[in-house]
Amino acid sequence: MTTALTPPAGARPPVRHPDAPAPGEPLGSHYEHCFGCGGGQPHGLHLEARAEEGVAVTAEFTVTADHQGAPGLAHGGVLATALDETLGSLGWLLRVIAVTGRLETDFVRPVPVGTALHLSAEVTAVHGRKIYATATGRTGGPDGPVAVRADALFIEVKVDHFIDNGRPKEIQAAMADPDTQRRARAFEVNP
Ligand SMILES: CCCCCCCCCC(=O)SCCNC(=O)CCNC(=O)[C@H](O)C(C)(C)COP(=O)(O)OP(=O)(O)OC[C@H]1O[C@@H](n2cnc3c(N)ncnc32)[C@H](O)[C@@H]1OP(=O)(O)O
Repeated sequence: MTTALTPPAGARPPVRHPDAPAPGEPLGSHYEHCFGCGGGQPHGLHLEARAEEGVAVTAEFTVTADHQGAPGLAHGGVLATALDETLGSLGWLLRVIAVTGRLETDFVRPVPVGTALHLSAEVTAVHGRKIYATATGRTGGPDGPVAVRADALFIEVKVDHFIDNGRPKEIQAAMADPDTQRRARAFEVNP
């Protein structure tokens, strides 16, 4: 792990938000057009995450023929996306808006098409705006062999990060969503 991913002295353990979803509760998609979890992405990962105890989540996604790099094997970038998406969903348990600053990935075993990848992620420490987290993806079941793992640094941002940088068309559509929960979660804003 690089120095940038090692929590500094003074970092604190993460605090689960009192209104975080109960352990076992599905998190649902935060945005219909998210490549990681959205239902409106035909070739997306359709990753499904749920809350766990503490500041942790578990998730699954099944590698399809649309996710290949080498013949019959998952593309490494797709696997990194699955890790990133799982890690990103931790923000909903902290109720902070955060984006990936750094993602360091180990590809341990090839992952064939048709494999269900079982992911787990947890926040390990928080220091100011910096959120340190780690994730693992296993095959064959939640206790199966590790295929991929990642350490990450997420940086807390204001909602302006998306308003200022996103394309107006999609921003306006997300903000016009009559479902207040989904509208908040499109940007992971505390509702
Ligand atoms: C929330 C919505 C839904 C999310 C869920 C699903 C998606 C999954 C997550 C994603 O994929 S998010 C999309 C991919 N990420 C991005 O597009 C982020 C692009 N980068 C940025 O916008 C900025 O670089 C960033 C907001 C991350 C930081 O810029 P800032 O100007 O706000 O902060 P600054 O550069 O001052 O850095 C703050 C601290 O973080 C540190 N830092 C920032 N980027 C770093 C980095 N890459 N590596 C190591 N440290 C980093 C930086 O050194 C500093 O440390 P100190 O406070 O100790 O001085």
